[in-house]
Amino acid sequence: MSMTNVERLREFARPDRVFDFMAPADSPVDVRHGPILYLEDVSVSFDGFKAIDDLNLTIDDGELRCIIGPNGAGKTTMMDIITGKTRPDRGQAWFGSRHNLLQMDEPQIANLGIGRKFQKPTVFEALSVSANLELAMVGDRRVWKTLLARLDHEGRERIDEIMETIGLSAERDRLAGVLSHGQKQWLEIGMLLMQRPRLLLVDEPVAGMTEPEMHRTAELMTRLAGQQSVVVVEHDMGFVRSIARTVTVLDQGSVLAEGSMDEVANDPRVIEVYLGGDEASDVREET
Ligand SMILES: Nc1ncnc2c1ncn2[C@@H]1O[C@H](COP(=O)(O)OP(=O)(O)OP(=O)(O)O)[C@@H](O)[C@H]1O
Repeated sequence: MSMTNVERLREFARPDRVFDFMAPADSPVDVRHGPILYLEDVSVSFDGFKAIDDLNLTIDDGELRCIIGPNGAGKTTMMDIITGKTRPDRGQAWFGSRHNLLQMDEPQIANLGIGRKFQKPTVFEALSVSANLELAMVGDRRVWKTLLARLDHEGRERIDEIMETIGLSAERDRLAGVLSHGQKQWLEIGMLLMQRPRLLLVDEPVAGMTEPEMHRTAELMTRLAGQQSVVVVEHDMGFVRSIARTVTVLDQGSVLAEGSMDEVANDPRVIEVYLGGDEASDVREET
């Protein structure tokens, strides 16, 4: 006999399997006097090679920021530092004014409200869309106790709300494994949203998507900003143009340029290191 979703949750949530990352965060993120993310003079070397070199970056609460830059510019390494996967050799990294990210480990940072979406979708293929979202909610400490007993009204409402946001309401009972690539990406974003992140880091969300999926992803990213801060790393310039307010260009581990899409696309230094190709000239012509 197959397990119901609630039984699956109970199994996942056995008291002898309580993980560290489910421990309550010590205090809320304080953005009253400043940005939600603050990186100052951050550097990290791998075998003598400076992957991140005196990087300074500030993200405001509710902002949607796009990060672009050539291969090897340090975009992934920067996200690794923010999420605690990589420790910088020096510099500062703060989440709000209260939380020093360099004194926290990966689970603590995730629990604090920094969600990361990797390029490839990782959903539970054998579970339905709604069951995937239910499981993701287990990470939310506020509903943790309730879920041990049953999924309460508030939890169901949250799942409905997220399904609406990611455009998968009509797919709620379908197995995640049969969704299109784009739908799987949206589902995984929904799973992150279930944990009520304050900052979402999204790595190349539209890679492999069809044109209509790309448009819907642009709408989704735009809608998410404001509710939470969103940092998108993406190579597709058409997509970046469609969502960007502020674009940060990374090169050789530090910020080469920052500004509106038009400003960075017409910056000679950016054109030289990044926008030299044919795709880039298309972007410039549009400006
Ligand atoms: N763990 C590591 N050990 C050694 N070198 C590394 C490590 N991680 C990253 N690097 C190097 O640091 C540089 C920055 O890499 P990173 O992956 O951050 O760039 P990126 O901007 O994300 O590139 P892409 O657009 O190709 O994903 C690269 O030269 C990479 O080879």
